[in-house]
Amino acid sequence: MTDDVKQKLTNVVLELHQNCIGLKLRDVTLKTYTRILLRHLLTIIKSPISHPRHKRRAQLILVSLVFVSLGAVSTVSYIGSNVVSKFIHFYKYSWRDQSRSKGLNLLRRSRSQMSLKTGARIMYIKEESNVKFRNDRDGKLDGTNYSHGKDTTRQLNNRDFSRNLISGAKDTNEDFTKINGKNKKIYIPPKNNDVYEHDKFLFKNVDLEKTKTSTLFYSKFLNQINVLSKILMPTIFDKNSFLLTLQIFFLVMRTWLSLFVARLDGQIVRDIIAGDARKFMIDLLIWFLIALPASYTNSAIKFLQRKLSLNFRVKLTRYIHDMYLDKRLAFYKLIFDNKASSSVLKNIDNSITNDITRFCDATCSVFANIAKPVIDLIFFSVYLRDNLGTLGVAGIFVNYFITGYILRSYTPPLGKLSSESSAADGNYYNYHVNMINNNEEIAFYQGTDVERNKVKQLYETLMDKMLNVSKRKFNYTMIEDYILKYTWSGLGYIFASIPIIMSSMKPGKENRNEQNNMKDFIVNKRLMLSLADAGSRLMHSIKDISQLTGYTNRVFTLLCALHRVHSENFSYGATTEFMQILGEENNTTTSTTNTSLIKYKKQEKEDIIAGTIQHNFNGIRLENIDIIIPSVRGKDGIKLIKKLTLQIPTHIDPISSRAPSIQDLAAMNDITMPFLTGDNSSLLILGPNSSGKSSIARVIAGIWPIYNKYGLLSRPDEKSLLCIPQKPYFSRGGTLRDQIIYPMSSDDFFDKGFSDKILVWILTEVRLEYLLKRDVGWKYLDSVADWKDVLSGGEKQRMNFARVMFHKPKFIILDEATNAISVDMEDYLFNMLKRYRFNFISISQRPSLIKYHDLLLEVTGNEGTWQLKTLGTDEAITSIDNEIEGLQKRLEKVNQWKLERDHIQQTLSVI
Ligand SMILES: Nc1ncnc2c1ncn2[C@@H]1O[C@H](COP(=O)(O)OP(=O)(O)OP(=O)(O)O)[C@@H](O)[C@H]1O
Repeated sequence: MTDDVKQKLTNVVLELHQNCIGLKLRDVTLKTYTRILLRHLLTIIKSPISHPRHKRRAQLILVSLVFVSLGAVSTVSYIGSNVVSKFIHFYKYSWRDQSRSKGLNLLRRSRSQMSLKTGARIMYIKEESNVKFRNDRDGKLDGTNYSHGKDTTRQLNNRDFSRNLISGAKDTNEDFTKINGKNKKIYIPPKNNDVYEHDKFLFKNVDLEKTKTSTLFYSKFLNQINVLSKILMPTIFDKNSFLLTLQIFFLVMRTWLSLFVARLDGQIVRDIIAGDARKFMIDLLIWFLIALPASYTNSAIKFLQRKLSLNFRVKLTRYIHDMYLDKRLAFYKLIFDNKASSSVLKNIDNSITNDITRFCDATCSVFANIAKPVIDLIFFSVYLRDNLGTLGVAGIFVNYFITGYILRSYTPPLGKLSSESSAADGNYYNYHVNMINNNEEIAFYQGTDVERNKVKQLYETLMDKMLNVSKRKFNYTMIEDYILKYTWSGLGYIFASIPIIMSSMKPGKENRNEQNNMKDFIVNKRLMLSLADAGSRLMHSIKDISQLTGYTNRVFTLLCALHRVHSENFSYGATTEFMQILGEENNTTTSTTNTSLIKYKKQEKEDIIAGTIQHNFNGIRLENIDIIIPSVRGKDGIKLIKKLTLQIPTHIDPISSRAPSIQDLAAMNDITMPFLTGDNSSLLILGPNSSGKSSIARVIAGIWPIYNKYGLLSRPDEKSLLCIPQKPYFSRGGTLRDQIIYPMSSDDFFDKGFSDKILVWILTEVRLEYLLKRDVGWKYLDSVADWKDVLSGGEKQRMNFARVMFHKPKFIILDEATNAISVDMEDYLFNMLKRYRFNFISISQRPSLIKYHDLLLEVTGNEGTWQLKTLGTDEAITSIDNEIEGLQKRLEKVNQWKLERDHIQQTLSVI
């Protein structure tokens, strides 16, 4: 570069500084340049006597410098941290690759989650689910995504690693290679029960306030949002509060930058018209500089909106999960809630997934859509007031209010419509899920036509609801477009020209500079259009708010129901309110009403659920318990069994009735010894269909309430009681191991030091060992399948016995647990239970099971009566003898019936 060019460039830079911000750089060195520049900029901004143009430019340059340096620092730190972590990773894990190449077995168990002592959980989620799986046996290289696949033969998951480590098996046939298989660590804070108890009051209070019915800005909506905001942002120091503040900061920043751009735009037009090349170049340079923070701000606003929406979703979902899935069994009890028939609860899966997402997205977008124009309106109107005068700005706002009023009166009830559409969506989706779950049954029944009609009907309803939303929006969008796009722009031109017309009318100002007029017009027009845009966005958000009310209401209904059901005093749907209504209805229709009203009012004062439960009892004891179907009628509901009293074992040491802790888990690997010591006892519950046999199990398990005041249930601690339901349950997407050890997780299984050896032994005991022959070694334990469909009816029931053998509870309740099993296998399984000294209650309709039990409870199904007999006593033997006698009498009649049949057939052939 020649000296001449160098000199010219230096001059340009010096002139730029001099003209732009009045900074003389003659004697400044490169070292001191930044310090001097910053000091100069600050001096100009602070000084009241500095030139306004210089002041503006200084502000702009300073903001740009801050943004550029922030961007540079964050980029450098991001790159730096990445490089450092790569180095650490390289040094820390490179030995793995080396050892793998030497053929060492380094497969390690990696857990999917971990519980900390504080109650918090740490979960590991695979960031990249593409896993390469090489099977040397057939020499294939298969890049399959195993994360969600329903692979019945093999799935690469944590269990593969664990099995190899624990059993010590050296698997030389297989080699697993993770491609970018990073695990992301997620920290889930412990559940704070106090928060839920506190929130129950908040939800109850708002739920009871059913006063106003307007759709926009009515107190119910604001109250709901207010309560929900306490979940989304519990404190002002919360991460979400910080994100929200940051978003507001960027919104203000954006408006400020827009103002700057508007003025710059006017200046550039003026420079062009005036033919001032130097000023034009300077303004253009500023234009490009301002573009940097402006684009950064815009994308930051969008990013923050998305991030906030996701954070809200995480908070709400975790809040719901903690209530929905805990020991109080809200997921089961929800069916008894008095609002169980509402679409929100009927399709609770849809509510927890879709409604929460929609609500979070809508909240964040409504906030951005309102905050943006409001900030714009404040800033622009302050600026425009200088240009247009108070009257002009007042005119604009009058215009806004009129428009708002017109649009408001044409707004369709979008909240209600979108809520209906969401419900229809849930119904359609759920029906499909139900069909997939019961595909075999439907196929057997040849029920395709019925199912297709139902699916069609649900789909048409969904389409109708969606179309209805669009139809209702049509007129509104037309009016909205006409007013906001065209009328407002027209008015914008009028308002923008006001100052020019006014100044031209003033005497002595005729020769006002044309360029300045042009500049003012451009600035005013731009601001007016921005103002119109801000106003129209505000008007558009009327529609969004209306939609948000719908989502808020659905989410709020869901949370209210969850709080009701999760409450310790959940009344299983029996509300005092309903009872009152019931009482009043009776009052008008029948003459015996006053008594019922008094009865209900009395019940209102008493606890609806008045029974007592004693925990940690060394047995199962029911005393005077009425088995009542939970319903809105509470204790006046259908009584299946009256004043049931029984106990197993029959003799319990009264001094130490508290149960000892469950057997030492470490001893469980000692598989040659019987598990339990002491007496075993057994009770058989016999009775006709629907007589309430399973309901007894429900009460013992604590999932149905004891309504009557004098009812007392004494039950063992949770771990000592295992209830086997009538319908076998198999967890979805689990391995065979997961099914045997259910309800224990496989992480716990390995943590507690169990090995597959015990499972193999258990499968042999329940005669299911042949399943393991379906794969080499014990690999079948790792296979993932839809076990509900894979296992036969008898296999499923034997799997229940495998669960019993694994958990070794002291007490078992078996509800029709052997009705799909052959007689010889049934005999074997009951003898097995006796051999291992379990205490069990079996529910059945088959008297043939009597021989395996010590006690018999016969439920008659007749007015709730029952009989308890000790088997082996004279009374029981007489009862069995009576039954045998009855059967023999019926058998004697067989020949007579045959003769009658032959006679009828003969008569028919003659006809
Ligand atoms: N969640 C419920 N809501 C309403 N009614 C119920 C509910 N669960 C059970 N019932 C009713 O309670 C009655 C007794 O049911 P339960 O399951 O105890 O009968 P069961 O004696 O075990 O009959 P089965 O031998 O047919 O299994 C039935 O009439 C049933 O319809």
